[in-house]
Amino acid sequence: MLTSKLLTLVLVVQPGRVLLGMKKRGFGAGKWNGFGGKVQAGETIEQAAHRELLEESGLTVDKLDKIGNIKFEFIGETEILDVHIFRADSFHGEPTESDEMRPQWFDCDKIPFSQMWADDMLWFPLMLQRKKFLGYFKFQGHDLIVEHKLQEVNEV
Ligand SMILES: Cc1cc(-c2ccco2)c2oc(N)nc2c1
Repeated sequence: MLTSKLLTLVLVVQPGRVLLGMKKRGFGAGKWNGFGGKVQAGETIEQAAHRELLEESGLTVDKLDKIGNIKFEFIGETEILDVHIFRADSFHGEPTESDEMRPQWFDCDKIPFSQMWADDMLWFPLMLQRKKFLGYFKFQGHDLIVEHKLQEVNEV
């Protein structure tokens, strides 16, 4: 029986650039990614997204737009990761390194996909065009996608 774990992911996007963090330890260490993590008991998914963004980047945002939902499965593991993806176009504060993440701005035409999760190169273009999407990715290990579905939607 497959159980699912709720996770959040926030991409801060400004004209021509996106803020990513280098994950320094734990799950996904060594990869650039948006900011996020687990949803705790007693908080909504959006509250968790705000909390993790602040903890990992030092930023607060007035508004998070729901832009996508991707479910990830790993061959041989029973837990599905149910990742709720948000975009913020403005923020308060200065990107600040945390124990978990080292933030850095990247030009939208120089996203370091080779140092990111393999699914990102498939849905980042949708995110940058402000499209919304639903996806499913099956990984073998942390680097190989063996199966995936990705569809644009009007509502996440
Ligand atoms: C399997 C997987 C997990 C995550 C994740 C962890 C926490 C939030 O998201 C990803 O993020 C991205 N971009 N690809 C991802 C693949």
